[in-house]
Amino acid sequence: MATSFTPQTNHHSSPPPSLSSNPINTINLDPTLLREPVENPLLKPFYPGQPKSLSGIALRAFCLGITFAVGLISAVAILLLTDSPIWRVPFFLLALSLFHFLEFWTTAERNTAVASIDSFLLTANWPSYAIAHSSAFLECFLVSVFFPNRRWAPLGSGNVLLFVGLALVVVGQAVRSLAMLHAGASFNHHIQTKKARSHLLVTTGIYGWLRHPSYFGFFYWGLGTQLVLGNTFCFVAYAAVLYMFFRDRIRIEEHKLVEFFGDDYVNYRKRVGTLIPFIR
Ligand SMILES: C[S@@+](CC[C@H](N)C(=O)[O-])C[C@H]1O[C@@H](n2cnc3c(N)ncnc32)[C@H](O)[C@@H]1O
Repeated sequence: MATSFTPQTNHHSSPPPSLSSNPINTINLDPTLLREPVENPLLKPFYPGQPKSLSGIALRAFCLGITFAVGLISAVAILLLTDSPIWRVPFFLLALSLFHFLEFWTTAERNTAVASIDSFLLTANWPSYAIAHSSAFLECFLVSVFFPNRRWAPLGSGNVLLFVGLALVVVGQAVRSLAMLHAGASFNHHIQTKKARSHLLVTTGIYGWLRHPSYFGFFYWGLGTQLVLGNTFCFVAYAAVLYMFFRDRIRIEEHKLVEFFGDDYVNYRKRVGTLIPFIR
């Protein structure tokens, strides 16, 4: 519960009238914040160099914001001023920076206790994740520069594929972020092997439509980015790698969920599908 805190000096037991009479000097503070940092579970992790380092979090958010802006301005400028397909490269930059920012933001918003530098997911599955995205940038860049008119577009479907890709990126991102917001404290970037007291089975909202909405979102977001980039090789590689990754992860995750929630999860699994191909 918030309490009223008025600043005091060492020499006065009560603040000078000029200070206390000014409402600006009355700060609402949570009483737990007045305890010693070592005793305070909220403050304890916030030391420099720790995963919860606030400066580290601020720095990453700042860099992602700059990257997003550079991506957006460059993509729009190239689209307006040239007819080069290379606008797709900064588009990927903006989609990626938005994705990583939202990973942290949704965690901080609904699962604050576990929000840390790792919540940006910038170094998860290192180095395969970085290799996948670097390959996507490279394929798009090389094709745009050397074969600008040679994208794979069966039956002249180039623009259709582009718009399908854009729709997948938007829907995939929205479904993933909504899933994280809806699951709240039950959502964790790492598969939980022990059930926390705060871990409740979520079967409503977007979880009533999809059994693994955040995986559904990432799967289609990933494929969508490759359609927008016009990448043939990376589209196939992303589809194969993402499918195998989520198939294995879901198998392990559901084994644990059955252990945690028993028949409730078994019945939920029977009722709700994943809508990821070949994963029932
Ligand atoms: C990265 S989250 C992914 C959640 C879910 N698979 C999804 O795609 O939205 C992984 C954690 O979510 C938990 N989880 C998965 N499905 C859940 C559900 N329906 N209710 C509660 N927790 C769930 C798992 O125990 C795991 O620790």
